[in-house]
Amino acid sequence: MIKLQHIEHAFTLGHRGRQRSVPVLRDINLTVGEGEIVTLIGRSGSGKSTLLHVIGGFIRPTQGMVQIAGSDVTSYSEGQWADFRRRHLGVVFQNFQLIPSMTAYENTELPLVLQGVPAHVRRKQTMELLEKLGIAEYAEHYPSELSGGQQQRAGIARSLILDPPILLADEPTGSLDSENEEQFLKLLQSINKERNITLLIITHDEKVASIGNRRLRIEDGQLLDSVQKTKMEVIRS
Ligand SMILES: Nc1ncnc2c1ncn2[C@@H]1O[C@H](COP(=O)(O)OP(=O)(O)OP(=O)(O)O)[C@@H](O)[C@H]1O
Repeated sequence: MIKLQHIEHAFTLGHRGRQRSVPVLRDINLTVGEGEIVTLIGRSGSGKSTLLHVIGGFIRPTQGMVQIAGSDVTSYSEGQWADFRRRHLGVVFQNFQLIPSMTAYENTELPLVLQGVPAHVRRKQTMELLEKLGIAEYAEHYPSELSGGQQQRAGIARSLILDPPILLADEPTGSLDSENEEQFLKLLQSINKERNITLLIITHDEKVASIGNRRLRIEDGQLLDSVQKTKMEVIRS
C-alpha cells in the first residue's frame, strides 16, 4: 500500500554562492500493508516529519521512489498530488490546522464542499462522523471554543470525511493530556478496525508508539529497527 525505496532527502540551506546541503533522510526502505498500524518513533530532529511530508507529497525526496496504492507518485506535480491526496490520504497535523473562522461542523464538511457533494449528503455524512468521534454536540463551536482533545477530534474528522484508505498522523497527541491521549489512541485503534484504514503515526512518545502492530525507529535520518508485535499482543491491545 505504501512503499518507499531508497529514499534520501537533503535540505539546501544558505544563500546563493554559500549554499550547503544537509542530509535528513538516508536510504529509507519501508513497506506498509493495508490495514496496518505502523508507528515511527524518533527524537526531535531525527527526520520523522520530513519522512511523513515525503509520504504525503508535501516534500519531493532528493532521491528514491514513493509508491502509494500501486501508483508511483514520486514525480507528481502539486496538482496531481492534491488530487491523489483527496482520494487516498488523510493527514492529521500536530496543530490540527482547523480554520479558526469555521465551526467544527464547517471544518469537517469542507472537503465535501470542495468536492461538490450536495448539501443534504454533506449534512448526513458530517453529522454521522462527528457523532462517531463524540463531538456532535460541539458541531457549532469554533476551534477557540473547543478543548484540545475536541479540536483534535475535529481535525481527525476532517481528515476522515472523504473516507481515505490511509491516514498519516504527525504527533497526533502532542498537545493532549494523558487522559485525552489514551482516549484518542483508542479512537485511532477503533477507526483502524472499523474501516481497515492504514495508519502511519509519527511520535516521540513510547505510549503512542506502542499502539503500532509494527514499531519503527528513526535515528539521524535512518530507519533502524522494527519491532513486530506478536499476535497475542495485537489481540490484547
Ligand atoms: N525546511 C527545512 N529546511 C531546512 N532544514 C530543515 C527543514 N525542515 C526540517 N529541517 C531539518 O531537518 C531535520 C529533521 O527535521 P524533522 O522536522 O523531520 O524532525 P522531527 O524528527 O520531525 O523533529 P520534531 O520531533 O522536533 O518535530 C532537523 O535537523 C531540521 O532542522
